[in-house]
Amino acid sequence: MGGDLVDKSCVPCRGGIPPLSEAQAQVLLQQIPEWSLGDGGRRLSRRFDFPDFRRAMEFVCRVGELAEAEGHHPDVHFGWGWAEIVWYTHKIGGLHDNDFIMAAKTGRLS
Ligand SMILES: C[C@H](O)[C@H](O)[C@H]1CNC2=NC(N)=NC(=O)C2=N1
Repeated sequence: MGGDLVDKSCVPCRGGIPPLSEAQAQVLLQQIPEWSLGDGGRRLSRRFDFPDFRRAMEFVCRVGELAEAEGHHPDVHFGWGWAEIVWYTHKIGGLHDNDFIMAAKTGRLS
């Protein structure tokens, strides 16, 4: 996938294709090095820190609005001063280019 991830948009993924291999995911990860692969290359996650609960909550709301706009949705965990965003594509049980696009866009919202 060439070009900047943040300039791309999600393409509809209706399943029926294999997820990215861990090796393919490692290559894409070089474009968003703040993120980590988990679950054998099937999840993309990052923890964000904030000075208080409200700032974390407002970040989560911005991520939620981005998700609705792009039609691709993360798992979100958050508490006082922190939020963890986890991207994967449910329909294929692993990672798709969409998850890397969304991770790059998420990073610009913090
Ligand atoms: C039709 C629409 O693309 C799907 O229902 C979407 C919605 N958001 C989604 N988000 C994520 N993370 N994975 C999916 O498979 C998914 N499916």
